Amino acid sequence: MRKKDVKIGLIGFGTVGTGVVRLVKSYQDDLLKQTGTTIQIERILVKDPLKNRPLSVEGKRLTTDPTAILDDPNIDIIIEVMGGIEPAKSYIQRALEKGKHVVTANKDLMALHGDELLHLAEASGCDLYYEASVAGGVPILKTITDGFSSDRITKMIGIVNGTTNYILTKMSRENVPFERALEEAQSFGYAEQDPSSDVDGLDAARKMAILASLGFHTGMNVDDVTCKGIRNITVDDLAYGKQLGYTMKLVGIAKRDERGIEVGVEPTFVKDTHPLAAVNGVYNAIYVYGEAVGETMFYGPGAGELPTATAVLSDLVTVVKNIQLGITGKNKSHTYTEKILKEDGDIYANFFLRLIVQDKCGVLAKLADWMAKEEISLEKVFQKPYATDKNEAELILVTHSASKKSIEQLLSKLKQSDLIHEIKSCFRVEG
Ligand SMILES: NC(=O)C1=CN([C@@H]2O[C@H](COP(=O)(O)OP(=O)(O)OC[C@H]3O[C@@H](n4cnc5c(N)ncnc54)[C@H](OP(=O)(O)O)[C@@H]3O)[C@@H](O)[C@H]2O)C=CC1
Ligand SMILES: N[C@@H](CC=O)C(=O)O
Repeated sequence: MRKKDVKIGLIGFGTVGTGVVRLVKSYQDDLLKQTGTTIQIERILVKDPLKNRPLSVEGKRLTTDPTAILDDPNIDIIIEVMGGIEPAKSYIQRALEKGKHVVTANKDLMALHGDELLHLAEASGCDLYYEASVAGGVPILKTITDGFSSDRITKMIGIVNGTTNYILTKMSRENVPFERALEEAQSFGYAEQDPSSDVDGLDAARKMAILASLGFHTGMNVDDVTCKGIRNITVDDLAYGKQLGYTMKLVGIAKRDERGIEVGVEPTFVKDTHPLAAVNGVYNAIYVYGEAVGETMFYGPGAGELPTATAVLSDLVTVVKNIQLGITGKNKSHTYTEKILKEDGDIYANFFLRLIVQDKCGVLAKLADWMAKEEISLEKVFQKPYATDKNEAELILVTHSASKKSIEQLLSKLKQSDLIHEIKSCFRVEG
């Protein structure tokens, strides 16, 4: 039977929760026309009911008691925008067990326990949607599950963390120091409660695990994703990149071929001609390569109140439509690809190396010899004087495609040599 009024329990009233309340209020008419029901936010769970909030709601709607939402039989759908693993996981489990549908923006939880929760949702005949968990306002999950259902995705390269993209853009365009750029990202509500998960790449790794699971139809865990953050990037690295026609991005790369699957997040030099190089500030983009369609790219704000709330609301509309049609509990993804993770010897890329070396005859020849032994060939090299009093030079090298394993073996040889005084940086180059 079609419902005339759908009641929501909102868990969390911070950046995203505030956006959800604003949009439900201002789009009530559109929501009614699309779904045939009014949508009411019945109760809102918060930690501190006395906190000053940018948006006021009637006092009685706020609660600190989760059972006031989870055990209320009038509430049809839970929107979880609180974040973290616990108690969010227990709340979602309880909601599903009670027959409530769930929409969440929680990538930490979905990357770690998504499979278990999706099974529970299916068993309970409930919907569980999580579009906002990847790339904020970019509707990428629906795109890869529905839009690409007739194709075979072999590669996804994503700028999926707004905070780090904001920081890198500020550092490279305006020379703003790292710490100040991070503070700005926090003030806009882009960063996680603990921003080290943004800066150290974990947030992007969680999103890439979700994307790879859906895009490759396999069960990827966050532990399957290699992960490096942007903490050690210097303004000098960015400047050398610029000189070579590269832009630094924190990029998630998911690829599959006949040897298996690789998924990793790391600071990467993207060639300026690649469409991802033009994605700046809090914007995210996911480049998706489908065997049949070829290259595609999806772009938009990756964080922030209203962009993220649009993704939550679009899931909400889907759930309400499913309720009206009596087809809830059927959105579990299909996993039929065997998860074979590639070894480092099977992962190929071009690499950028910045070395401080002894400035004397034969160093370059020795380096070329070590590289040849690892089957690494050079695409570009240039040298600059470094500390002339110590007779040092700075060498910038870009390799042709080489395996990650051979680069790691080369780096360990360089570390042992007296000719190489310091390995300043080593980045993947994409594009
Ligand atoms: N911010 C963004 O741009 C994006 C965020 N997300 C995800 O959305 C979720 C929410 O993020 P965001 O809105 O930024 O987070 P905030 O920190 O701004 O808000 C969290 C909200 O949850 C409430 N809360 C936290 N812990 C508890 C608890 N134990 N019991 C009851 N209430 C609690 C807080 O209450 P109180 O207000 O009283 O402190 C607050 O209202 C996270 O999973 C995040 O990763 C996804 C995409 C983008
Ligand atoms: N902290 C995240 C928020 C959205 O997922 C980001 O910066 O992208």
